[in-house]
Amino acid sequence: MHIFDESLLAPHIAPDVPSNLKVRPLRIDDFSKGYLDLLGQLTSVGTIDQAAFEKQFHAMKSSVPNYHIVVIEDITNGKIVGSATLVIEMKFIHETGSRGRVEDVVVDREMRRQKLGAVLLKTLVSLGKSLGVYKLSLECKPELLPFYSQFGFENDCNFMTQRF
Ligand SMILES: CC(=O)SCCNC(=O)CCNC(=O)[C@H](O)C(C)(C)COP(=O)(O)OP(=O)(O)OC[C@H]1O[C@@H](n2cnc3c(N)ncnc32)[C@H](O)[C@@H]1OP(=O)(O)O
Repeated sequence: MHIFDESLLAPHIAPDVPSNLKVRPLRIDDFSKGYLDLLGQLTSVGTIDQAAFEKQFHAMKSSVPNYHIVVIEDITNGKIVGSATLVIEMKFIHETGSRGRVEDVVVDREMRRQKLGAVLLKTLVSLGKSLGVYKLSLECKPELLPFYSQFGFENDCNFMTQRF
């Protein structure tokens, strides 16, 4: 079971993917393929058992806005080695438009600098455009501005947070 329709993603997958890798939506069995370990390379994940993962998966799958979680699986060992999420946020502004937010971009540290991050970003930007968002945005550390600027993002506003 995929978190969103695989056929929606297919036309947007960047063409330069090595043959040992598969780009696809997150699947419910990715719990056992190291998906949470990969997210742990991005930030704190905490302790999530399979039941909690599956409950959240179903909630995200059935919710609007939609969670377009795209992963890269290394099919030689069944490990998830990359992931990025496009969240679609519905608005009244911009004539009931939708805004896309790119979240949780991470590539396994053993696989970095092999253009997998680029595959994820190109794929999400193309998918976002096709879904008709009026804007795509993301939040990142200053050192990643050069990375994201390659895919059309510009540094155009301040970012404020409040943590709990
Ligand atoms: C919105 C968010 O989620 S922000 C959080 C971003 N994620 C993280 O910080 C988690 C830890 N980091 C990572 O997972 C990875 O380093 C990523 C996702 C940032 C980049 O993934 P990679 O697969 O290594 O990037 P990729 O190989 O596609 O890089 C393409 C080009 O981007 C640039 N680039 C990649 N990483 C960086 C970086 N850390 N700083 C500056 N430029 C970079 C380089 O020009 C690179 O080409 P080169 O290797 O030929 O010089």
